[in-house]
Amino acid sequence: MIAGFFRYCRLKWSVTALIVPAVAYTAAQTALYLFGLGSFPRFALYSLAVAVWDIWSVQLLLRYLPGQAFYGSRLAVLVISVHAALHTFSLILASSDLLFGLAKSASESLPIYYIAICMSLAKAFALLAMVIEKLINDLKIAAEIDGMTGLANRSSLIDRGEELLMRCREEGVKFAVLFVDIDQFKAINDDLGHHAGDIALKAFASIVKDIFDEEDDICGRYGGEEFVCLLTGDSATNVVRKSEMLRSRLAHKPIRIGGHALTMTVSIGVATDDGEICLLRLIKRADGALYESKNSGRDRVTLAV
Ligand SMILES: Nc1nc2c(ncn2[C@@H]2O[C@H](COP(=O)(O)OP(=O)(O)OP(=O)(O)O)[C@@H](O)[C@H]2O)c(=O)[nH]1
Repeated sequence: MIAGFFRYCRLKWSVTALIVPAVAYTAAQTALYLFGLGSFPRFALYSLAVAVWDIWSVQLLLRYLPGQAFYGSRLAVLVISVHAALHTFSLILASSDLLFGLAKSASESLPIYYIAICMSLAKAFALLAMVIEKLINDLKIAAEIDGMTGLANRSSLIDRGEELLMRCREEGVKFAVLFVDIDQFKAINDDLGHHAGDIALKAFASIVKDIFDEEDDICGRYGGEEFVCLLTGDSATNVVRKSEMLRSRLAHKPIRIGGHALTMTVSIGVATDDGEICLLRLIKRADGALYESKNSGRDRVTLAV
């Protein structure tokens, strides 16, 4: 919501920029509480200010609903809307009293304001819950994703891969491992610099995402310039065909880095599931096939037998 507030006002996000409106809002609220209690029109003014602020907050929340805080943001929208409704209700009461000259003592409206204080606390808890939910989900994503390429990192690839292998075996679905290594990557770093190497890794990852179906297959970064893809439902011939597709796409479509056209080649090892060995041993088998691809001249695919 705070990010939404700053984007809405086209302000640059910073802690000091946040402090000014937060202090102004808290000071105004405190002043109204302290000096407004005995004064009837000030109650109405206070309710009006809170209702406007709440409605604005709700529309900001709805516009910038953070996907990683699904439940927290909806709870916050609900609580803030109830808070706004309560203040709108007391505003209507106050206005009708003013209109008909039936101004009652402020103490008669106090129960509504006690409820409003409880709602303010609920609002704070809902916003806190939203922030915590987002942080937890951000941490979960950061723990599973390789920051450079956006693919799964090694530990999440193995965790998810083991589950996938078990599921495929139970359902009788074919399963294969592709071990992909970019050829002579050190030379790319040495010739064009590490930054260019990073760009090449990202470009490679986006081609991998293009070629393999992200819903059923899992692709991840296994090490520096080594990647592993776990494919389901494909025969050995199909897996080799898909591997060839990746290899030839890279070999025939140079990646543009600055003004430079870089052609990358990859060596690939493929191992298909025989229903007996665990995922790590299957990956090792694919690594053995990759080693053969490297030894026989690179830029090729080898199927482990
Ligand atoms: N830019 C960049 N380079 C990386 C990263 N991770 C690993 N590397 C580099 O990748 C290179 C890997 O080199 P080698 O293991 O010798 O392999 P290679 O040069 O690809 O040679 P072959 O595998 O035999 O074809 C090293 O120079 C690492 O510094 C990274 O995240 N970014």
